[in-house]
Amino acid sequence: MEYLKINGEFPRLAPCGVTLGKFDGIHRGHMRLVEKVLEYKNMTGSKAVLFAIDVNEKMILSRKERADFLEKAGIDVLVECPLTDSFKHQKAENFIKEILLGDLHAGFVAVGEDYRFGYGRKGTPQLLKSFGAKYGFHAEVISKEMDGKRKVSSTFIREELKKGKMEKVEDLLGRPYFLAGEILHGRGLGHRMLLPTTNMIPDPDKLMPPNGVYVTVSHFENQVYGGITNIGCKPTVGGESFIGVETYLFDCSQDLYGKPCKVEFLHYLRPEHKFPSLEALKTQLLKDAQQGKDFMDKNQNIIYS
Ligand SMILES: Cc1cc2nc3c(=O)[nH]c(=O)nc-3n(C[C@H](O)[C@H](O)[C@H](O)COP(=O)(O)O)c2cc1C
Ligand SMILES: Nc1ncnc2c1ncn2[C@@H]1O[C@H](COP(=O)(O)OP(=O)(O)OP(=O)(O)O)[C@@H](O)[C@H]1O
Repeated sequence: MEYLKINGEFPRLAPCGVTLGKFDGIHRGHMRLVEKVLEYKNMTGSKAVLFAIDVNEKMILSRKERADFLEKAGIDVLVECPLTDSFKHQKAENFIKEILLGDLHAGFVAVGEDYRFGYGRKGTPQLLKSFGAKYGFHAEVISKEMDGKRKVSSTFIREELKKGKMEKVEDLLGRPYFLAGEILHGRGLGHRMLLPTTNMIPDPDKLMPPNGVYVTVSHFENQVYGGITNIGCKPTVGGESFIGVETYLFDCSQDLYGKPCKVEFLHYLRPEHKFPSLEALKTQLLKDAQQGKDFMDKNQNIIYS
């Protein structure tokens, strides 16, 4: 996949299918659009392009996670466009003529039915359709993926993520919320005094659920382990200056340092506490582990899919 971060100039692409929006998290609704550009790619052989306008805040999938995810989904070109003043002030008509047609050479454009773009949010799916009829591209307008009466949206997912409602987040995303990265060295205290754990540090642009303990599934290249994960700064042992992600993997005795890992967060168990002693923390960790295993036993069908 080509990963293009816009810095003034837009790329000159060969004729392609494009979908437009902020695409924070790539949720169930976004996937409808991704599927449309992939269908167009299969029909015509032209590239599938996702044009993502920056959200300027932490994201449900970090930029790196999103790029990896879209590459696996079959997207050929990811364009990341910063929300600069000149971009914000560009008229919708000019965006279509100069960028969509002039630079990207779009033969197909997919957007949601209430999508708005350009200065004053004057650009509508209808405007895309009328320009399409005039300039010879097809505008596909997708009805909104709903959750009951509410539209699935990144805003909705952020609200639920903030509350630690991981089952709801999973339902809206269409897959569990996850964190991807590499296993790093911790201070080694867990291994010696508590339980052996794997440590990760979230990308700086990653939006995290509340600090606390979660039931998780960790995916490595060839193995999958259930476990419990703490998000936080370890206040019982003096605290860290950063938020870390630390997992006790059930039934694992392997050395995993340096390995790429994806941790899926399935269920929130409790907040992170400052315990009076390491023994008190260990007693709690053993309880958490039992709760985690009970959760896995009850939900076997969803765990390793
Ligand atoms: C499932 C789990 C829950 C944890 N809960 C807490 C907690 O509530 N409070 C806390 O201070 N540390 C908590 N920790 C972090 C421990 O303090 C940490 O494992 C220990 O300090 C070892 O860290 P190290 O690997 O960096 O040496 C938790 C760790 C895990 C794996
Ligand atoms: N529920 C949905 N069903 C179908 N298409 C959607 C849905 N939500 C967003 N889209 C479309 O996906 C593209 C990207 O959406 P975008 O990320 O800009 O909005 P959003 O998901 O509603 O996020 P936010 O809540 O931050 O506005 C747009 O074309 C948008 O219309």
